[in-house]
Amino acid sequence: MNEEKKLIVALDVASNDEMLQMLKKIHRPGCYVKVGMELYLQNGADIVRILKSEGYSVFLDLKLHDIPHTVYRAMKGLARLGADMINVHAAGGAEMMRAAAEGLGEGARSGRPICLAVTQLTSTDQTMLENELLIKRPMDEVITQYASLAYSSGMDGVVCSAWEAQKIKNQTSPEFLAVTPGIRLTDDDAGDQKRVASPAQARALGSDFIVVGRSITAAPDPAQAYERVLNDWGKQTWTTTN
Ligand SMILES: O=c1ccn([C@@H]2O[C@H](COP(=O)(O)O)[C@@H](O)[C@H]2O)c(=O)[nH]1
Repeated sequence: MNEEKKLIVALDVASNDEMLQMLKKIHRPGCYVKVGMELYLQNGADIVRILKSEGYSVFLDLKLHDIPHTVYRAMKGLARLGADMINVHAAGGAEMMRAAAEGLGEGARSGRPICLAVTQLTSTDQTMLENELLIKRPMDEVITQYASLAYSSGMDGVVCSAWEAQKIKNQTSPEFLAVTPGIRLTDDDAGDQKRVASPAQARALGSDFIVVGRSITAAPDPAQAYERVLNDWGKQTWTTTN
């Protein structure tokens, strides 16, 4: 797969028009984009159809988390939209993830989309994990447990931070995908993200795909920012011993 197809741009905008304007500014026809809750819930399924008909690859990031029967039925319907990647929350448990995979397989017209499970959001840090969620375990232990559960439940990979990617692969399989948001170019504000890495770090740490939103979309020149992310991702000068 070409390196550009491993950079997923998070289109966190409210409307179809804003999305089209942003794509014009980024100016990378056919790149990989992510549709999240903001865009999908306000504009509906047509958003995915439009992007697909224009040749974009689409990660539909709705993070389903409900009882297994509901997730099965929702996934069966979503599979028909033709997204390339879709996700659920691993916290929904093994039965829910199996139901998601089954629904996707039954609904897909041609080839099941990549199905991922979110381990712990990249906006969560150890303090929040312990004090708010009452999970009194080290973050990487919690994440590898969720990832192992996702692996044995038929998921194709997980959403995690770059910092957990290698440990997850060691415990599951090198082919089990690590899709990592929380990516920032040096000097960019982390904002609400806690477990952050640069594109070069993510590459060295074993990420298969990086998800990048504001470092591109909030930049004065999104096309130039996209180039910078892609160059950094391709650079590989950063090593885990830095
Ligand atoms: O753990 C997660 C899961 C999903 N996301 C999503 O990725 C992008 C990141 O946007 P930035 O602007 O680059 O921070 C956003 O759409 C999130 O919903 C995540 O950040 N962490």
